[in-house]
Amino acid sequence: MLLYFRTGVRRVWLLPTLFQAIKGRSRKFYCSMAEAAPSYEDIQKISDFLLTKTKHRPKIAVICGSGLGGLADIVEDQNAIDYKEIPNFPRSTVPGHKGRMVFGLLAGKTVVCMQGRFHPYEGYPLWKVALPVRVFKLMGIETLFVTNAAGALNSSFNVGDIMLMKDHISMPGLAGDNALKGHNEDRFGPRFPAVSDAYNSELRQLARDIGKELGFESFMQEGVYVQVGGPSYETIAECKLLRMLGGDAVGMSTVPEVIAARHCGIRVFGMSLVTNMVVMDYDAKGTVNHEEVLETGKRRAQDMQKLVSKMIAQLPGQ
Ligand SMILES: O=P(O)(O)O[C@H]1O[C@H](CO)[C@@H](O)[C@H]1O
Ligand code: HPA
Repeated sequence: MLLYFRTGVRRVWLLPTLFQAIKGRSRKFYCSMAEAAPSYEDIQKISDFLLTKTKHRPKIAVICGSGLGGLADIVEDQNAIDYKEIPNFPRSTVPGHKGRMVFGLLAGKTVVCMQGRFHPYEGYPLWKVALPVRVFKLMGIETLFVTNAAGALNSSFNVGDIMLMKDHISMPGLAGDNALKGHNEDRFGPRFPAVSDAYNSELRQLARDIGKELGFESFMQEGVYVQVGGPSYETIAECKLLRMLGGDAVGMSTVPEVIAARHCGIRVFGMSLVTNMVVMDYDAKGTVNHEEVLETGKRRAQDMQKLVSKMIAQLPGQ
């Protein structure tokens, strides 16, 4: 078998050379396959397309978390557009995320609801996970409600609690992945946006007041959401670490949307539904699963809908 060949006095080993050539080609192939983020004009086209499909002109958007899409079903006078009908838009692949954009009226205000969001673990880069928020911006959205299902890290929380998000810790962000990574489009916002005030304090106060009015105080919490990559749930050691870092609830979404929204000046209200307690104990019997997450979503759906509807009805400035 020929293991090498000669160029002048030099021996060139065949296998390593072949290996380097394949590696170089596959890198080139990968780079040409890596999809570029869409331009401002491309995003404008998606926004214009959606506005041709509805008479509604919302200033409020809602992103529904796992099992929380029921809110979109109570939107009145609705126009629903499947994600697969929207050119250059991602698809929902996760159970509990229908994959529709629903325009209409909620509590008398014009809204658009995403009945299904995108997650990094579905294989989407973070700019794509956050793309709908930029589409919203170009549609005229000023306020974004984000909801999610999350596991409680804080042992004083209970399954079924609603946690108002006051801050977040992004594990992908700390590791260098961020929805704003790459070329900065100045027409959306600055290269280095601040996110220390990401979760609007006025809206959180409104949620607390309405929660009180509705008699929700016993299951309303406030805390820090930790974003992890998923799709595997966390190990016991990871949960202990996230709790030590200051997290109250953990999930696999929301932060890219929030960062993109704050970058382009949309105010944000965030809310987690505690669908499970994370496993913190090596003697614990059960493990978490997505069916349990969806089931808890269903049980608390009506209360979440009441809270969001009342907030929208009383939204300052809209
Ligand atoms: O964050 P949402 O979309 O509510 O979904 C949560 O539920 C799924 C896990 O059960 C994960 O996708 C997690 O992020
Ligand atoms: N971990 C991560 N994401 C989740 C969880 C969890 O325990 N529950 C719902 N989404």
